[in-house]
Amino acid sequence: MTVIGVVGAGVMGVGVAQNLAQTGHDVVLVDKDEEILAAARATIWRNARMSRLMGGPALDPDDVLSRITTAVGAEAVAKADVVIENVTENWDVKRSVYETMDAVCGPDTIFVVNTSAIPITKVAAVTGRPDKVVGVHFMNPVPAKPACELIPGFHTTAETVERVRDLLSAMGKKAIDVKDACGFVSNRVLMLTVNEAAFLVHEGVATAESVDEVFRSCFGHPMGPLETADLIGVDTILYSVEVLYEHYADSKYRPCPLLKQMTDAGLHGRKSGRGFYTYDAN
Ligand SMILES: NC(=O)c1ccc[n+]([C@@H]2O[C@H](COP(=O)([O-])OP(=O)(O)OC[C@H]3O[C@@H](n4cnc5c(N)ncnc54)[C@H](O)[C@@H]3O)[C@@H](O)[C@H]2O)c1
Repeated sequence: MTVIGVVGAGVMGVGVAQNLAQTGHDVVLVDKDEEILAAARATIWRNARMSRLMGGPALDPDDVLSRITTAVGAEAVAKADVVIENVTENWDVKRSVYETMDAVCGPDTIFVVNTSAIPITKVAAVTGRPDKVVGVHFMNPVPAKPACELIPGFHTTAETVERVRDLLSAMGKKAIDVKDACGFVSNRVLMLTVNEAAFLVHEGVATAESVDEVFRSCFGHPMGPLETADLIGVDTILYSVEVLYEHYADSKYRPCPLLKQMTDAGLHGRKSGRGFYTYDAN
């Protein structure tokens, strides 16, 4: 039986773990402390219970949770065959997690990097197994999204790519092949849009509601860029724009000061209850 490690139990880790469990995989879900893991279990149970209402399959939440073991610290994925990493979009945090995983996991364990923008080759270089490191940019909410970007690093072998493509297929995901460039396809475009939308609010050109309404009512988008920012996490948007800015050294990625202020103030979007909009605790 294949065991999948999922490191990071935030917005993405919770979705990845649920998606794996509901498609019959055994999961070890890891984060920094027990409080975060307790919240993650509660979120997975609630989301599984609501699955049918949200357009997904009917799920037994207890059955989904029974396939997920939780543990503190990245060392807990030592026995996993594949690890999907979803920790904070911050280079120092990611690097230290990969150093730990590389030391404790067997030499055949595949590392899947879930990142908004960080190049896969850069992550792979921290490990002694760059041939077994591959990027998957999952979309949020993970169980509801039918596709993701699949990104080999410079040294990733075709065998690694195909094993992960098979795993994604078993999770119900179509993999779209993309080359390893900071931000890949999706976030080279999306992060610029969200950042510029934040500038419009920052400069007083329009309210968040008006910005989003232009995208919904005029362009027919299901969500505006600032609703999307709240769904992704305002902090994660800021970190991703910072990664793009540093990598390309191009001023078009300069982060909007409003994103910095909101991140400092704890206005992280849906996950904190307040971002560009305010949300009920659920
Ligand atoms: N939010 C999105 O819509 C989205 C979409 C695609 C990809 N991503 C990427 O996925 C990754 C995770 O994003 P997220 O939105 O889930 O972030 P998040 O802030 O919601 O969660 C990150 C989690 O990582 C945990 N963490 C930090 N250091 C850790 C460590 N040393 N060991 C174990 N856990 C640790 C944190 O406690 C937190 O629970 C990021 O790289 C992000 O860019 C996010």
